[in-house]
Order: sequence, then C-alpha cells, then structure tokens
Amino acid sequence: MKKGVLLVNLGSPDSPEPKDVKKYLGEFLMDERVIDIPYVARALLVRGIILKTRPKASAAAYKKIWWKEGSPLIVISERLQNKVQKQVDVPVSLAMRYGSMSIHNGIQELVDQGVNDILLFPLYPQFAMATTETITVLAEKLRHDFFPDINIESVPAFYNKPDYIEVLSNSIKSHIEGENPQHLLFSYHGVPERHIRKSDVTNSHCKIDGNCCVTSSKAHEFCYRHQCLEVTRLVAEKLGLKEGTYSTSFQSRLGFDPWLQPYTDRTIERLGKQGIKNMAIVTPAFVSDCLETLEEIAMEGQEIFHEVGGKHFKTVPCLNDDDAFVTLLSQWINHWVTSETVAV
Ligand SMILES: C=CC1=C(C)c2cc3[nH]c(cc4nc(cc5[nH]c(cc1n2)c(C)c5CCC(=O)O)C(CCC(=O)O)=C4C)c(C)c3C=C
Ligand SMILES: [Fe+2]
Ligand SMILES: [Fe+2]
Repeated sequence: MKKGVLLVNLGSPDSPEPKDVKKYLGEFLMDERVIDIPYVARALLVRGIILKTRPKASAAAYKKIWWKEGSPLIVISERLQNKVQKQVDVPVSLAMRYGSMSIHNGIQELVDQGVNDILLFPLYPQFAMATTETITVLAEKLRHDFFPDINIESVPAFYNKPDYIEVLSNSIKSHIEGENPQHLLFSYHGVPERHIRKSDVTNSHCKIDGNCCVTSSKAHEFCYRHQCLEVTRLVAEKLGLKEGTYSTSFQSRLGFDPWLQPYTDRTIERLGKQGIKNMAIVTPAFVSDCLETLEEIAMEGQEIFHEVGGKHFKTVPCLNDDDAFVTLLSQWINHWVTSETVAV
C-alpha cells in the first residue's frame, strides 16, 4: 500500500464577487448536514430566500478581508499543506468541502501519485455533523463510487489531545502576553441545538441544559458542545486562568432556530457593559483565520465592544501555519505512516 494524506478544510468562494459567493453558498447551504431539513424545504429556504439577499451582504464582508493572493482560509490552508509536506515523507494534498478545490480532485491527485491508502484529515478540532461528518461521508461516497480499490481512514476530532491543547495554549499565551486582558473569551462557531441532539449516539444524553456536557457520557465523542467546553476548560487549566476571567460563547448563527448559547455578539456587549475595558478573544473551532474570525470577530466584535465603552480588544489569531502546529500535525501523520494507526 502507498500512503498519502488529504487535509480538508471548509472552502471559500472563488472571489468576493456576489456571483461567486452565491455559487459557494448554494453548495454549502444545500448540504443536508448543514441545513438539515427535507430537500424541498431546504431548496425553498436556500434558493428561494437565503440566496436572494445573503450573497450581496456576504460578498461585502468577504471584500473586507480578501487578500491579494485570495481567500485567507485557502491561502493559509495552502501554507499549512506546504509546511507539513516538508516534514513528512508521504504526499500531502489539500481539498475543500465546498468550492473549487473539491475532495474528488484531492483524492484523484493522490491516486495519480500511486497512493492507495489515504489518511483523511478534516481540519476541525471538534466534531460537528456540519463539518467533520459531511467530509467523511462525502469521502466514503467518492471512494465507493470512483475509487473502490483505495482505503480511506479518517482522523477523529482532536479537541482534547494533550499535545494539541499545549500548542493551542502556548499560542494563546504568546499573543496575550503583555496585553493583560481582564477577560479571555473563547468563541466557537455555533450550530443549531438540533444538530447536537441529532449527533447524540445515546439518543437521550444531550439536553443542552448546561450539565449534560460536563456529565461523563458516550455521547461526547460526537457532541460539539461538550468538545468546545472541554477545549476552554483544558486551556484555562493549562494557562492557570482564574474562574470568572474567561468564558465560552458561540458565534455566526444563521436563521431563526435556537443555536448554541450564549451568543458571542451579546457576550461581548455584556462584558463591555459590565465595565470590562480590556478583553481578548480566541476562536478555537477554526484552525485557519477566515471570514468568521477576521470580519465577524476582529472587525464587528471589536466595534460592538467599543460601542459599549470597551477600550482594548485583542483578537488571537488561529493556529494557521504556526510552526508548532505544523510540527504537531506532521508528528501525527508520521505516526500513522510508521505504525498503521491513526495518530490522534
Ligand atoms: C468551525 C466550524 C464550523 C461549523 C461548525 C460551521 C457550521 C455552520 N456554518 C453555517 C453557515 C455559514 N458558515 C459560513 C462561513 C464559515 N463557517 C466556517 C466554519 C464552520 N461552520 C468557516 C471556517 C467559515 C468561513 C469560510 C470562509 O470562506 O472564510 C458562512 C458563509 C459566510 C456568510 O455568509 O456568513 C455561512 C452561511 C451553518 C448554517 C452551520 C451549521 C449548521
Ligand atoms: Fe459556518
Ligand atoms: Fe451535552
């Protein structure tokens, strides 16, 4: 067997123009694991309502963060791929779940190099059906339909691996050193509460009542909320943060269903109103900086904080192509290459 690795991230539009953003959002939001309602209702909602107005607004937001080399998420993911490739002896390809850099092309690129044993690496520390699961399900379908002779193995969520927590904590520490924030907010991308219940393998554990996620359960292997709360807890422990000086919130909600709470925008506003003048924010659901961190947090979040009297708002960058993160991913990959087991 010849081994190879496929890193997979979310994807971005081809350009920040409304027509490209519309195409991208159409593919993204028509995914049954993202907007998880029956096909006809989903098509009516996405094509009949969301795609009529959102592409223009989202394109304006993308224009504010777009780099001359392209979408930050794509450019950063490519830098990560290139750096990891230098530290491992097997081919490393990169694909996106949505947009032009398809998973099908990514697998084909590896197969063209003789690879028949692929480590599929979703670039998400926490499991969610809208992220990790949609990648693994699509990859398996592609394998079944087009590449029946190859083997694909997936890297599971790595939210609680001690070496990951160490790299994340060190990165946060290095960015807030000297800033002395009164409060450190851990902001994770939100998901509808319904998604948490759907991913509950016990069918009865997740009540989203505040306690289920801190009560030991088999459900936690696939509970996004538990995994986010664990990252906060483990990093806070590692950094020795005092109770009350940090908290968790969820950003980027879409539509009218209840999403995981508390919401980030309201939390920033509340902190400012409570007299916090100096805060920092970290976004550990994202491995690469993207629209949701560079615009929604670093721009909109900062504006909200300043409007309610806040003075200093520090955004901690994602791990991106940080050397320690590159080394960590490379170690996991090298472990898989030599020991035949998924490293994390
Ligand atoms: C980090 C994990 C992510 C989860 C979980 C997630 C769930 C989720 N997202 C939407 C809707 C949108 N997300 C959008 C952008 C976006 N989302 C993630 C990651 C997660 N999403 C990233 C990394 C990005 C940025 C992409 C980029 O190009 O930089 C967008 C598009 C932008 C916009 O119009 O606001 C939408 C829409 C849903 C509905 C969902 C769970 C159900
Ligand atoms: Fe999203
Ligand atoms: Fe839970």
